Amino acid sequence: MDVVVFGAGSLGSLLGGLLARTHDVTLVGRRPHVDRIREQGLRVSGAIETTVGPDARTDVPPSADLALVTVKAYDTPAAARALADTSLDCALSLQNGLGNERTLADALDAPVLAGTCTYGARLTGPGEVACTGVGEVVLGAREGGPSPVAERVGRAFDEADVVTRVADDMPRRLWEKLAVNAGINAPTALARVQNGALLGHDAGDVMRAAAREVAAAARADGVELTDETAVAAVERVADATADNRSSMLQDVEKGRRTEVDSINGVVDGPDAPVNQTLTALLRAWERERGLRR
Ligand SMILES: NC(=O)C1=CN([C@@H]2O[C@H](COP(=O)(O)OP(=O)(O)OC[C@H]3O[C@@H](n4cnc5c(N)ncnc54)[C@H](O)[C@@H]3O)[C@@H](O)[C@H]2O)C=CC1
Ligand SMILES: CC(C)(CO)C(=O)C(=O)O
Repeated sequence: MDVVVFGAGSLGSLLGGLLARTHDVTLVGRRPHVDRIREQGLRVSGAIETTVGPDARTDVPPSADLALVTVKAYDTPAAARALADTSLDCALSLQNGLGNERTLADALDAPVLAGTCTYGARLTGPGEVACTGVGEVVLGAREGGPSPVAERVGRAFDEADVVTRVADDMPRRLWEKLAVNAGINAPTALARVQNGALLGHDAGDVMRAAAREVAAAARADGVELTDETAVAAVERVADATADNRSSMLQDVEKGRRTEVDSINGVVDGPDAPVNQTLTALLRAWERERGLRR
C-alpha cells in the first residue's frame, strides 16, 4: 500500500516508520527532520527498535492509496487544503480532538476514516523518534457501521505489525476518547502535574465533571455515551498513564500552542461550565505567550 503521512512529527513518524517496514511510505514534514531521514533513514527507539527508510519530503506527492493525517488538530484545515489535490483512495485521522474527520471530509473526495491511537511517540531529534508505549490503533468509518475501506486499511496495518482493530462504532469511540482527553489533558496542563495526580484527590472531581459534560454532549449529538462509561474511561486511563505527562502539559511546558480548542473547546454551551472554564484558562495562557490573538 502507498501511504502518505501528513504531519511527520512524533506520532506520524512513529506510525509511518512502522508502516514503512511493509509498505511504501512518504513522510511529509519539515526540515531538518525530513532531510535527516532522506540522508540516514528514520531511527525508531524505545519500546520498538528499528531503522527504516521511508521517503521524506516537505510537499505532498501527487497520489497515494492512504493519507494518514497526524498534524495537531489546529493544523487540520491546512492539512486538508494541502491534500485536496492528491489522488487518494482514502484518508485516516489518528488525531486527538473532535472535528478533524469532518474538516478533512469537507475538503477531500476520498472517504475519510476515523481513528484513535494509544501508541506513545516522541521525537528525540532529527531523523529519530521514540516509541514511549505500544498501544493500539482503532479505525473505522467516521460515521460508524461496516466499511470495506477500513477493513483494507486495517489489513495493511496488521501486515506492518501495528496493533490494530477495525470498529463499527467510531463515533462513540471518538466521544469516549474526547472524554478522556478533556478530563486529563487540560487539568494536568494547568496544574503542571502527571496524569496520576488527578486520582484520589479533589482534582479528580474536575476530571470526572469534565468527562460527564462530554458524555452529555455526546448524547445531545445522538451518540450513546453514559456518564458512568465516560467516568470509568477517564479514571482507567489516568490510572494506566499515571506517570505520563499529558500531551497538553508537554505543550505548555515547551511553550507551544495546545489542542484545547478541539478538546475542551468543543464541549460548549451553558451546560458545560467545567470544560468552558478549562478552555478559557488555557486560552488565557496561550494569549499571554502570543500563541493566540
Ligand atoms: N504523540 C503521541 O504520542 C500521540 C499523539 N496523538 C495526537 O496525534 C496528533 C499529532 O500529535 P504529535 O505527533 O504529538 O504532534 P507533533 O507536533 O509532534 O507532530 C505534528 C507534525 O506535523 C507537522 N506539520 C504541521 N503542519 C504541517 C504542514 N503543513 N506541512 C508539513 N508538516 C506539518 C509539524 O511540523 C509537526 O512536526 C495530535 O492530535 C495528538 O494529540 C495521539 C496519540 C498519541
Ligand atoms: C491518554 C492521554 C491523556 C495520555 O496522556 C493522552 O492521550 C494525551 O496525553 O494526549
